Amino acid sequence: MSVESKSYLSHARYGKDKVRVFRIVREGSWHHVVEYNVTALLEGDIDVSYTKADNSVIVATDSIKNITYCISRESVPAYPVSGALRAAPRDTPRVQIRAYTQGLCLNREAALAAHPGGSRSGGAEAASILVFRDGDDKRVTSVEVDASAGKDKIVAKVTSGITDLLVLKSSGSAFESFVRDEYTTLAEVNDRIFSTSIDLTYAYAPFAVPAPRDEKRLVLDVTGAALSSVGTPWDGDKVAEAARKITLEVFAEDESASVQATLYKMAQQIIADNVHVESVTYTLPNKHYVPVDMKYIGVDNLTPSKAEVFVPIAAPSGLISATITRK
Ligand SMILES: O=c1[nH]c(=O)c2[nH]c(=O)[nH]c2[nH]1
Repeated sequence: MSVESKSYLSHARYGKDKVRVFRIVREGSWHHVVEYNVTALLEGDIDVSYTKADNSVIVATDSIKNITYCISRESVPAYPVSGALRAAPRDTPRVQIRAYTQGLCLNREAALAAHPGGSRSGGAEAASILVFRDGDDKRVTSVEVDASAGKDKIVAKVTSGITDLLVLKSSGSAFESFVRDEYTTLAEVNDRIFSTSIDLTYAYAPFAVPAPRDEKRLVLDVTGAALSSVGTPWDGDKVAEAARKITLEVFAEDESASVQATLYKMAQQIIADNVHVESVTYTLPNKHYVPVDMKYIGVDNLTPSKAEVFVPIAAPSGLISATITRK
């Protein structure tokens, strides 16, 4: 018996996976944004591409990706399902699109409602539209206790901070006047998307820890709050709240000239407002969003004010870091 007679193609499906799309719809100063991660798979009369090496029935996965961008530009941003349904009647009988938002993208009103004490952008007409992903950021604290000089001279060094605070703003960010040489291909922009996953640490001035009553039980809880109860002059919870609030407010409100410049302003404010903080370190990946060239459907998506569909670039990303220390 021949090889062919022993088996048959019982099911086939192909397409593009992990098509990441960022979409923005501007209504004046109001920006609706959403980020999708799309799987777009086709089924239908495609058997011969497998069984007879006949490519005439194949819509290239590259084209499927381009169609996905088009659908995202046409559909209501908040409802990826409507995009999937719109795609269905295209050329192939069955299309499966799984789209989900990459994290929880909130518009500014929703963000403020969820975090009333969080960011404030100065009213409905403010230029900055801040989005942050709810609930993913974590507070971190590291404690170094040095008891080598004896139990009466115990010194603690405490560093606290925030990691994974994912933020994005869709206006109020430019990047211009940087070095141009033979290696420069990046265009200057006076309006861009600025997104980063904030990693912040701040160090307190070292302080003396009261000698423990029971020497075997010198336990410092790794939350800043508990530390304040072992005789420190500061309240770790209050500083943590202030640091987060300053970070979000400066990020939202700064007319950013660069990630570097915004970082510096955030750090300066934390030091100015928190007397026990000695130094502040931010590490900010610059998560790039590149406008899709949509000339293939006659749409100008490259002029900054008209760009609605962007590809979020996972890697490489910029990585901007600095420590700002009290004088
Ligand atoms: O804010 C920025 N800082 C940079 O150093 C940089 N480099 C780059 O390519 N884009 C940006 N953006």
